Amino acid sequence: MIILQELRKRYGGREVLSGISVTFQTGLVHVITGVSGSGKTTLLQILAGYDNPTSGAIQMQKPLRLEYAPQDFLLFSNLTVWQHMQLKAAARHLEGGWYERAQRLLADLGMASYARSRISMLSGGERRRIQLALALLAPCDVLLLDEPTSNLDAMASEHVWATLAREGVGKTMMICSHAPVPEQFRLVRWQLRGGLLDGEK
Ligand SMILES: Nc1ncnc2c1ncn2[C@@H]1O[C@H](COP(=O)(O)OP(=O)(O)OP(=O)(O)O)[C@@H](O)[C@H]1O
Repeated sequence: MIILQELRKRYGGREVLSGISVTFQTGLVHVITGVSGSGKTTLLQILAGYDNPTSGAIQMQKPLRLEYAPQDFLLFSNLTVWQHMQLKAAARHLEGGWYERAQRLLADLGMASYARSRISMLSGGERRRIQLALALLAPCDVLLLDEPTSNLDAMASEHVWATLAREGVGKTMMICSHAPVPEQFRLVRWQLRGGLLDGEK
């Protein structure tokens, strides 16, 4: 369970999050929608620990391992896909055997033949899938995914949802997405509006 208490975020004079108090139940897929600029990315970044709220608190019942796939690409253009996997494995202290998992993730996401490609050679949709493979490489409890299927065609999107359906078992997911999220997940829908987060009525 992740509990937000009166979470606020201001940028200069502008309040983007206006005192959000909600509970995200574990093991469910929380889909967060809202118009462009409503604060979806801001909320995910605060949950991921990439940014601080202006005030308010985030409570977790126990320490949770979070992985974040941001909307903007946090990738090194001169490194290859496989070098990114190696960096991630080192950062998360993954034991031997992670490379089979990395290979499988790349294959599942339709990216097996790109392991030796430099990031600079990849399209936006290909980078999106690498970002996702990196988020999925290490074990985690919570997946924070910002627009996981943006820049993707229908087939690549299907690869992503199928991979998330398999890899996400037992995990809590928070997904910001302008594209529909398939009904196969146990979905909870939220809408960010006027700085507040409403559950779907
Ligand atoms: N670092 C920042 N400094 C100042 N303003 C910011 C900063 N980051 C975001 N904002 C502003 O906060 C608001 C919310 O941005 P955010 O990226 O969270 O929206 P979003 O709902 O994810 O939008 P989109 O659907 O377009 O990705 C926007 O008006 C944006 O300009």
